[in-house]
Order: sequence, then structure tokens, then C-alpha cells
Amino acid sequence: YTCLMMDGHEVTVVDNFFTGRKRNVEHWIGHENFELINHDVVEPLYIEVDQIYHLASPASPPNYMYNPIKTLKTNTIGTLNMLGLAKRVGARLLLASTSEVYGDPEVHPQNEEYWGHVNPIGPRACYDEGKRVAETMCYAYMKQEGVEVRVARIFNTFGSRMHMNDGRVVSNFILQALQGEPLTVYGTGSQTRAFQYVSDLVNGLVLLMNSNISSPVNLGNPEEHTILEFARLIKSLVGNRSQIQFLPEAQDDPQRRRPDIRKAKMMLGWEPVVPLEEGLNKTIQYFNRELEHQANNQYIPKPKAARMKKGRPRHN
Ligand SMILES: O=c1ccn([C@@H]2O[C@H](COP(=O)(O)OP(=O)(O)O[C@H]3OC[C@@H](O)[C@H](O)[C@H]3O)[C@@H](O)[C@H]2O)c(=O)[nH]1
Repeated sequence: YTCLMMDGHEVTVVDNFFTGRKRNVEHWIGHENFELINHDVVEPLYIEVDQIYHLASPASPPNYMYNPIKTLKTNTIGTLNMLGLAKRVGARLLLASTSEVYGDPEVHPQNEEYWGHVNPIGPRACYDEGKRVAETMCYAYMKQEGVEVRVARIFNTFGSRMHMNDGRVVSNFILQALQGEPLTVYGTGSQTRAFQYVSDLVNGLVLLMNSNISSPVNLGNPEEHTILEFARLIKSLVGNRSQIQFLPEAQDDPQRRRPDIRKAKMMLGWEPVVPLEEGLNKTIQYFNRELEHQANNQYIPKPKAARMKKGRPRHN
């Protein structure tokens, strides 16, 4: 799939490593087109660039709810800083927005015209409303300052290099199945989602960035399943006998979600090409290797040296 560095672009990765990991980019360290900056977008950034993929923000519900104020700052102040950077250097900015701007949708499937159904004071608000105002900011900078913006509304995505503690449903189910633990379904499992594999998303993001479409575009895989169906599918692909355990439902959990991707198809010529099972199998292999890596890299503390007692004279 598309790779900016292999295509000859110089890429500067900016990460505060709140949910990111150095291991995910370590194979690029030393490449002449690659640079890594440990930086938080809540602080201003002064670099020279032509294009900004503004992907900053935790995306997993447990991660973004862990520190809602930080999530809000990242999506508001962070977005203002990135738009300010785009304005200063004349760069184009692509915002990673989300299907969560549609909230718990009353329209199905969701197309880009739908305004959404979001609880502004619920537990997901820091993210939903943060992304909604981030979109608003993009169009204010476009109108008032002439900044070129692109807005991708990204639907549920999974794949290699996800964090083991990510907390979203695909990584949870795979890790649970691989370890023979029960698969935790929140609520009845009748809520639906549609999942795209990460490489499809990357292709869509690069196509959108280089297109002339400034209005929001959905990027997702329209193949919709209930969460219970996902649990059963992952169990069968991993091939073990984990139980399914029903836990209380998550508050404000969207009940149905599926992208209408006609706009991306028509205007970008984009659609997902990785079948669900193939993506899941790749991700299962990845998490298998992660579990092995974890088992082989346990930190074993060295025995502590005897501590000097306080108050006694030291004889050196
Ligand atoms: O262990 C789990 C985790 C999650 N779930 C359920 O699975 C569904 C999907 O949950 P996830 O946490 O993976 O993701 P959500 O769809 O709720 O949110 C996601 O939406 C789109 C993106 O912007 C983000 O990646 C994320 O916010 C929900 O109904 C959730 O309640 C489980 O049943 N068990």
C-alpha cells in the first residue's frame, strides 16, 4: 500500500507517545527521509512542511476517556496549533475526524450530509465534540485565512501495530481469544460496527490529501456486523474455545454504524480492498508475535544492592 517515504517524501513524525510507541516506527530510524520528534501538539510547533496529516488524539474510548481534559486540549488547542502551522507555512492540512461526529446515529448508513446525534455532556463528548469543533476550526481557517483543508471521517479501523492495551473491540477480542480468556461483549452484542483494515485507510488518506475535495469524506468499510458476530468470527479464526462473556453496556454506545462511502468512491476512486477475514488473520498473527515478544522481554529486576543505612558514619 501507499508509503509516503518510499514515494520519496520527507516525513517528520510528531508524537507525544501517549498512545503511540517508538517500536511502531523504529524500522524507519536512520532512513534519510525520516525524522521523529517527541512533541505534544498542545504546544506550538515550528517546522517547514507542505502537508500535515493531523492524526493526533487518542482514538480508543478507554484511552480518550482516561483523561478527557487532555483529549479536549489535543483536539482543540492541538488543532488550532496545527492550523496555525499550516497557515504560517502555506501547508495543506488533513484532519483525522471520525464517525463519532455522527454520535448514536438516527440515519443509517451515515453519509456526510448527516449532522449527527451527539450527547454534549456524555462520557464520549471529549472526543465526539472535540472532533466536531476540530472540523469547525478547519473550515473557519479555510474561509478566513485561505488554509487548504481536507477532512476524513474515519470509521472503525484495526490492524497491525495496534497497542496490546488499546481497549477497542478487535484487539480485545483477538487477545482474549489468543489467551483462552472469555471474549468481553458489552451489552447484548446486537450493536453493529463495520471495520476497515488499516492499509485501506492509509490509501484513502493519501488519496484524499492529494485530491481537491475540501468537504468531509467518510473512509470506512461498509461491511456491517453485530459485535456478537465479530466475537464468534474472531473465536473461529483463532480456533480456540474461549467463552463469550456479557458485560454491562457502555454508556452512549452508538447502536448502529456503517459508512456510506459513495462520495469516496465517486470522487477519490477509493474503496476498501482488504476482506475482513484477511485483515483479521493478519492482525491475529501480529498479536501472536506481540504476545511472544512480551513473554521474551519480561523485565526481571536485578536483586537490590543493600541500602546504606542513614545516620551511620560512612567509611570510604
Ligand atoms: O471489549 C470490548 C470492547 C468494545 N465492545 C463494543 O464493541 C463496539 C466497538 O467498540 P470500540 O471501542 O472498538 O469502538 P467504538 O466504535 O465504540 O469507537 C470508535 O469509533 C470510531 C473511532 O473514531 C474510534 O476508533 C473509536 O472511538 C462497541 O459497541 C463496544 O461497546 C465490546 O463489546 N467489547
